[in-house]
Amino acid sequence: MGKPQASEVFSSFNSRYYVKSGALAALPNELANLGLTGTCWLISDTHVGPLYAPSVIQALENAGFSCQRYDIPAQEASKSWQQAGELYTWLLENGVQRGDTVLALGGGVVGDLAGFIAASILRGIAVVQLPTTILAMIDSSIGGKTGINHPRGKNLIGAFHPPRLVLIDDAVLSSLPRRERAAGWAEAVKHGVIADAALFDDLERAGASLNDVPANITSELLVRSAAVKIGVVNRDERETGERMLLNYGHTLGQAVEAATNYKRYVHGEAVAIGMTFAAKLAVELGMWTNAEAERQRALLHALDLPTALPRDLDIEATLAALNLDKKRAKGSVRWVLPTRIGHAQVESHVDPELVRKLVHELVDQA
Ligand SMILES: NC(=O)c1ccc[n+]([C@@H]2O[C@H](COP(=O)([O-])OP(=O)(O)OC[C@H]3O[C@@H](n4cnc5c(N)ncnc54)[C@H](O)[C@@H]3O)[C@@H](O)[C@H]2O)c1
Ligand SMILES: O=C(O)C(=O)C[C@@H](O)[C@H](O)[C@H](O)COP(=O)(O)O
Ligand SMILES: [Zn+2]
Repeated sequence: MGKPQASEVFSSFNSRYYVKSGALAALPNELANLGLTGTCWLISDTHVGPLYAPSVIQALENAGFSCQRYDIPAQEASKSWQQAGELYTWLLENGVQRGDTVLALGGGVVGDLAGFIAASILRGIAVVQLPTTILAMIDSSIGGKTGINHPRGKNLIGAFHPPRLVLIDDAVLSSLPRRERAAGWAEAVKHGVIADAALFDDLERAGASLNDVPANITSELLVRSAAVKIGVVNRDERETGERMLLNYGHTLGQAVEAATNYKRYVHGEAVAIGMTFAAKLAVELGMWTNAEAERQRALLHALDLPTALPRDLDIEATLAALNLDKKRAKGSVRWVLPTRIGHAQVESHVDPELVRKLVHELVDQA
């Protein structure tokens, strides 16, 4: 396959992935083509809903669709049982039926929660992902992982529920805050490190300019990054092997998110810290060169992403959260570790005392 173009359409299982500036206007046609003609239940958040839901709903209604809308609070804390319960009640009180469709218009928080609602209401109805962050466009809208957090840890309750369609209108990125742009690129760096050295090189070349709005090269790099994820989930939908690589940086990253109550870092920032840690671990174990690990750190730094742990972090709570990682097997944490830029592997036998020592060393000394 050559370099994917910005408007290329990919297939992932039963999902179509479609990216084009202005693509949201094509939603009614795309739904009709898929036979999704029931009521559209549009779930968005309090930032994105007011900006983009009215025009999406207008276009759907003009095409004869019936549409209802619910905006959840724009925060990671919305991935909760309580918020899920409110959405179930809204859907049931308003007469949701099996032939209906949930439209997830927003970032990964909306996508994960709305996807989980669609996976479980009436034992499952269709979901269409309309991602509005870089992170959601290249990562969370693809591959069907949906879910909510539990007080004990991140994404611990969920289901695989692939979207019927992922429709990406990169024009919406003009309103995305800079911090969220950087956080999204963290997952693209992940894709480069684990599977695509040329993507990593091009991200490195673009550097800090990726955070500018809008960047010319954004669409191409978005599509190339999404292509990495689509390839992996097409080969291993249920995470029995290769898909675990997509968790690079998440073992410590998600533990940091949980230990800081999901308030201090946005997901991509926590992943940046987690990748820096995994790199340090890989170097310490002699699996990766210090020079390549430093290239990764420099790229994350150029993107204004954190690469150290905060001094006031509760390290014991963070280490305890590691023990709920979903990749654990036979009682041990499995780490995704790079061996060269473009390649990583899962490592099961890492000494927890080494992890503890390196976690302490990653604490910000400044
Ligand atoms: N399912 C998966 O495979 C997967 C993959 C990666 C991450 N995730 C999950 O995704 C979540 C993070 O997603 P995220 O980074 O998109 O964060 P997010 O959904 O919290 O969105 C970030 C912020 O940007 C705002 N926003 C979104 N789009 C906007 C736009 N176009 N203009 C203006 N504001 C906009 C949102 O309201 C929010 O305040 C985490 O919960 C993470 O666990 C899931
Ligand atoms: O799709 C995957 O697989 C990933 O691991 C992508 C990650 O970026 C994402 O954060 C995912 O939600 C993590 O999954 P989890 O199973 O570790 O909760
Ligand atoms: Zn992630």
